[in-house]
Amino acid sequence: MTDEIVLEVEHLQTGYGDLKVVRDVSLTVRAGGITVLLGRNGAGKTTTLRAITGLNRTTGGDVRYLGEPLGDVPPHRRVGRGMSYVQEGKRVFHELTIEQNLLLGGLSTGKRKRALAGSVQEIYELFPILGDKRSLPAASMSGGQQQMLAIGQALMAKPKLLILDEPSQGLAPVIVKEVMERVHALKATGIGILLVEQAVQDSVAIADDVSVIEMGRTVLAGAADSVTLDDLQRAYFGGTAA
Ligand SMILES: Nc1ncnc2c1ncn2[C@@H]1O[C@H](COP(=O)(O)OP(=O)(O)OP(=O)(O)O)[C@@H](O)[C@H]1O
Repeated sequence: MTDEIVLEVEHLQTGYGDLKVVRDVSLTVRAGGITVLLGRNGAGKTTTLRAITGLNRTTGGDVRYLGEPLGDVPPHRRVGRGMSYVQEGKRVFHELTIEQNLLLGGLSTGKRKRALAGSVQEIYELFPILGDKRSLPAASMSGGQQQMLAIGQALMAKPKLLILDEPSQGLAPVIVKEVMERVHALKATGIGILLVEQAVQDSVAIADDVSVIEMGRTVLAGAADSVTLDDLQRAYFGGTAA
């Protein structure tokens, strides 16, 4: 991890129409670092991600990306500036091969297929199972492998910030660990990762920074190695500010 800040969210407020869901959320993501965003169901994690990616309007506070305030920059421009978002329950194209799925992920870069071949090779180095199965339809892969493919697709756009919403959803515990290990390995590429998770222990184990939100407010934030299980439990069930 470096000191370079990729994303800085300060006192974010957002919601749906008149419904205020996120009232005061702050977090930081550094280059080569993983920030995990935790919180109970309905706490406002996905809504926070939607504001960061421009899908929801920010009604208060600041979102700064690569040092610049994003204001009303529309979602596609954020993608163009290197923000990749793998939404919760992201599905891959089942009938297409693994390689075709990856190539589709690279389309937003505007590069031709031949130029994308190098990027595909890089994904195979990060996720060897995808290389082994490159010619098979995505439907032939397990849930965990499909999740890796969804992440691989997002990486094809060469993002500076990768946002992952619950990649562990619906996966068996042993597969969750594998997906987390792969996400951890991505740090070496130097990108910043913002990870929303329900798998608390597995995600905190790979995180550099942790942020817990409750009812749309940050109730705990700090370096992952300074946050104890007790702190997390208090933040989840006590809701005390830190
Ligand atoms: N499209 C929407 N319109 C209105 N309210 C919404 C919408 N999407 C979510 N909400 C509400 O916003 C609140 C926060 O939802 P959000 O999905 O951000 O929570 P979350 O922390 O990501 O939860 P989960 O872990 O269950 O995904 C919930 O009360 C939810 O009902």
